[in-house]
Amino acid sequence: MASKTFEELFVELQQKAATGDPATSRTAQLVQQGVHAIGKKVVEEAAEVWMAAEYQSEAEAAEEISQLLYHLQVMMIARGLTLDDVYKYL
Ligand SMILES: N=c1c2ncn([C@@H]3O[C@H](COP(=O)(O)OP(=O)(O)OP(=O)(O)O)[C@@H](O)[C@H]3O)c2ncn1[C@@H]1O[C@H](COP(=O)(O)O)[C@@H](O)[C@H]1O
Repeated sequence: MASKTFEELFVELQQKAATGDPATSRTAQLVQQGVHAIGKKVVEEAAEVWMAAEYQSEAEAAEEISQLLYHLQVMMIARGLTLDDVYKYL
């Protein structure tokens, strides 16, 4: 059972980005570092998704996918985008 939904995570990350301490919140730290640093993480996690999907277990692939989704949400927040800004293209 999921511990949180995609939408619930986004709300949590918006709050972390706005009021979180970069010393204790990964999200606040990444947002402080900016789009360039977040972009590198997105690319890194995307590659890990690819490798896990090809060569690792379902559980490992799922974990890598969750990390990519997390970093995509952080990128959206760093750019001031909302879920609706993205959903309108789905
Ligand atoms: N879902 C995630 C999540 N997924 C991935 N990550 C981060 O992404 C990292 C995984 O990437 P890597 O394997 O590359 O790890 P790493 O090598 O240590 O990363 P680098 O320091 O080298 O960039 C993890 O160590 C976390 O730092 C996440 N960090 C936070 N969350 C969730 O986001 C919420 C807010 O977290 P904080 O902002 O940390 O409070 C909480 O609900 C967390 O569970």
